[in-house]
Parts: sequence; C-alpha cells; structure tokens
Amino acid sequence: MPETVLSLKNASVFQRENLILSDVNVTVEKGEFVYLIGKTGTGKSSFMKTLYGDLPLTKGEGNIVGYDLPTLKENDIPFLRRKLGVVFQDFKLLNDRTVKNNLLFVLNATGWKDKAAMDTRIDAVLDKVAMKTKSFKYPYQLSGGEQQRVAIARALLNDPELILADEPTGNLDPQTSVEVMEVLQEINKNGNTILMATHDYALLLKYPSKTLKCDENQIFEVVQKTV
Ligand SMILES: Nc1ncnc2c1ncn2[C@@H]1O[C@H](COP(=O)(O)OP(=O)(O)OP(=O)(O)O)[C@@H](O)[C@H]1O
Repeated sequence: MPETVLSLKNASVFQRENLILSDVNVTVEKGEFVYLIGKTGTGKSSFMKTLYGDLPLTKGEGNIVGYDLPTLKENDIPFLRRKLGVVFQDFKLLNDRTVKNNLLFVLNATGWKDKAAMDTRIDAVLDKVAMKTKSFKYPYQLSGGEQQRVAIARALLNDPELILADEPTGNLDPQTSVEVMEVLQEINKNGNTILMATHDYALLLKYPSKTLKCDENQIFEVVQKTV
C-alpha cells in the first residue's frame, strides 16, 4: 500500500486575495522524487509556501505529513516544519556561526537535549552530504554548492517525512547543480521523499522523474518525452 505524504484536492493557492493556482489535485507518495516545473511567476514558490504553512490554504482540501492544511493553526506550524525538511534557493544558513553550530541551533530549537545524541546526528547528516570534514567552517568560507549541501543536511536533521526544495540549484552553476542533485538523488534512494521546484530542464533530462507543471493557474502532471 503506498503511503501518501501529500494530498491536495481541488485546492486553490492565493497570495492575499490574488488567485495564483486553482483546482490543484496533487498526491505525493512516500519514496517519490517529484519535480515541480513552470515558468517564473507561475506559482511554484506560492505552492511550496502553502505546503509549509507560510500561506494559508483557504479553498479546497490538503493534507501534508498528517497535517490538515485548511485547519492548520499558527501554533501547529513549527510542528509541521519539524516533519518537513525545507531547502531554499539562497541556502538560508546563519553566517555568524559554524556549520556545526548551524545544525546545533536547529536541534536545540526542536527540543533535542542529549549532547552526545546531537553530535552523532550532526555527524550522520553531514556525512550524507559529504561535508563532515568541514563542520568547523563558517558558511561564508564555503562554496555555494557546499552551503547548499549543508542546508540539505540541516533539512535531514529531524528525519523529515517530506523534503520540499524550492529551486535548490537556482544559485548554482551547472556543474555544482549536478553535484547537489546527486546528493538529493542519493538521499531519495535511501528513502527520503522529495518535492523539488526547479526551472532547470537540464536536470530533468539527466534525472527523469515524475513531473508536475505549473501553467495558466493550474498544476498538471506532464509525461517526459525521451530524447
Ligand atoms: N508576497 C506576494 N504578494 C503578492 N503577490 C505575490 C507575492 N509573491 C508572489 N506573488 C505573485 O504570485 C505569482 C506567483 O509567484 P511565485 O513566486 O509563486 O512564482 P514562481 O513560479 O515561484 O516564480 P519564480 O520561479 O520566479 O520563483 C506572481 O504573479 C507573483 O507576482
């Protein structure tokens, strides 16, 4: 039986009173790697924001990792985000502290207490993105690709049921994009479910997978042509 981690039925996405997407019907099953593509301004980020509780779902049905989006309360949002790993285009690391302390900050904020367990977890996630040897560095001492790998490690800390990556390669050159994509592919192979917004069609061709497209206020699944 597939386990559904995200399901939207006849949902609409709004930015304030502006309708951005309507009649959205999307499901993501555990273990899938799903792309969300579409031209700039078609609503990919707005869609992602609705999923992690940054925009309210005011019309239609939506459930993500067990949370009912239409009835989501402000107080639920930190708990929802613990079950999601969110990765952004601009990494969003804290520049005033080392890689390790960036990760410790998240563990402290999410209720971890046992210091030895925290160290073990940080080592494990940094190992997954091949950044274990650079835990003492500050983000500004790292390349863009390395910073994004740390951001992916941070997203993995609390063993998320779904990773939402919004243009994770948007600030990276093509070769570095492939390196980051390899990391995402690897963690997907190890069981993590990933929804990734991108407009990098080269990545889609290189790593084909289920693809949803935003266009004309709708989201629909597209079948990739083999070239
Ligand atoms: N904070 C906001 N308030 C009002 N409208 C917004 C806001 N943010 C985005 N929009 C509008 O919502 C629409 C969708 O934008 P969104 O950023 O979701 O698109 P996108 O597909 O992610 O684009 P990009 O690839 O450039 O990030 C655009 O018309 C945009 O102008």
